[in-house]
Amino acid sequence: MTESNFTIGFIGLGLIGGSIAKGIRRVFPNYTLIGMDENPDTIKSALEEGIIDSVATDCKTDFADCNYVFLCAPVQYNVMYLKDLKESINKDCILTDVGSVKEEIHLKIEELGMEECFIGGHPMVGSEKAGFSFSSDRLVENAYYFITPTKKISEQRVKEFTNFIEELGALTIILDYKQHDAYTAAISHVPHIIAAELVHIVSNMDTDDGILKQLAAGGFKDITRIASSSPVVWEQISLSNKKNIKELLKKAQNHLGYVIAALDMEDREYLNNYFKEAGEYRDSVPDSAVGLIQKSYEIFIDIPDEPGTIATTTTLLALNNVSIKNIGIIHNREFEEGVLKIMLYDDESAKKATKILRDKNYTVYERK
Ligand SMILES: NC(=O)c1ccc[n+]([C@@H]2O[C@H](COP(=O)([O-])OP(=O)(O)OC[C@H]3O[C@@H](n4cnc5c(N)ncnc54)[C@H](O)[C@@H]3O)[C@@H](O)[C@H]2O)c1
Ligand SMILES: O=C(O)C(=O)C[C@]1(C(=O)O)C=C[C@H](O)C=C1
Repeated sequence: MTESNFTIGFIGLGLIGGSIAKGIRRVFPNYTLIGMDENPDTIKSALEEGIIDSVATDCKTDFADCNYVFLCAPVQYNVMYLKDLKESINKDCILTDVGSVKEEIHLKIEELGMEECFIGGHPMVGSEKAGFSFSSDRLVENAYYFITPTKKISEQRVKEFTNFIEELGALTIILDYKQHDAYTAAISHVPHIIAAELVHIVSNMDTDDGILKQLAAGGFKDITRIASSSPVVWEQISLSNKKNIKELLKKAQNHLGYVIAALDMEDREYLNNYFKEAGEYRDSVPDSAVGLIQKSYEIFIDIPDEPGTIATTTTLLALNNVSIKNIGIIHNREFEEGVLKIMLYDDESAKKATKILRDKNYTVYERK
């Protein structure tokens, strides 16, 4: 599909909407993109950067010519738009969303009788940063992308849509919407609440001059990055998936009770197993979404323990036009000493980076 008359509408052009729109602009430069966002600065940037072609101000009329419409506002605002969109979208339009919770929107779609045009979507990727300025045309590349079709949409439309999402580089997984919400409560929503709670523990204990903030080291920072995520996005996710979230939080409450009891009884065996079992499961979690089903484009480099090594390595790759997707030092059982992990965008870049670095006498490992 390269026609310029293929039109895609967006409601919400923040981190996720902006990233998908930028991805579409990169892969299908001739498509027409129409954007709506409550933030005028976002619309201004999206127009100036050539990501959208025009602005929608009224969703009752302005998406009438769209082939696809993406709902990318906070989850409960997405639901609020459905009634007006029902009036306006054409019969061939596929309506989709990127929301982190699926049941509430599916129930509204059923209530409004819009099941023949709706395919729920949710890219399992993101960041604690919000807004268009943090969006990237490659955000969904190599990421899992949940697809939750309704029971009434045709298989052919689902196939067409999943193909489209895969053209953006994502790895689609079709899932029932209830199952989706149970899974994401565990792997995403409860972790966000617990990260926020950990920050509250420290912030409530901190001194007026912020001594704990100064002293907080890697462990605290690693586990609480996501506590900086958008409050409105997470307020809405929490309420929208409250049943699943509450169930898991109650289990966590019980487990913490056992930990307190083990401390009271100085039960070393319980505590040792508690950490051992958590560590074993954590070590088996793949580093990136692609780990399980597709080769990942990662290389690992031995780095001398001296200042400036990371900068030298990244400069070397940049000078040779190799773009880096992600970079970080990792320590795990595979690389006990710690290595620099560099994630590239594709296989060709990974091979090129390996050669450049080996030519400069770096030790580069490829994943076994
Ligand atoms: N942040 C993540 O990591 C992540 C990952 C996957 C999916 N999601 C989902 O993506 C959606 C958007 O989240 P985000 O992270 O892009 O947030 P964001 O804050 O970066 O973007 C939201 C955008 O929607 C706009 N907006 C807010 N209310 C609006 C309204 N009523 N009408 C029109 N525009 C409105 C905001 O101005 C902003 O540009 C949410 O549904 C969220 O659950 C987020
Ligand atoms: O990496 C992050 O910062 C994220 O929070 C991304 C994350 C997640 O919890 O994994 C956040 C919300 C989602 O809907 C999907 C992905």
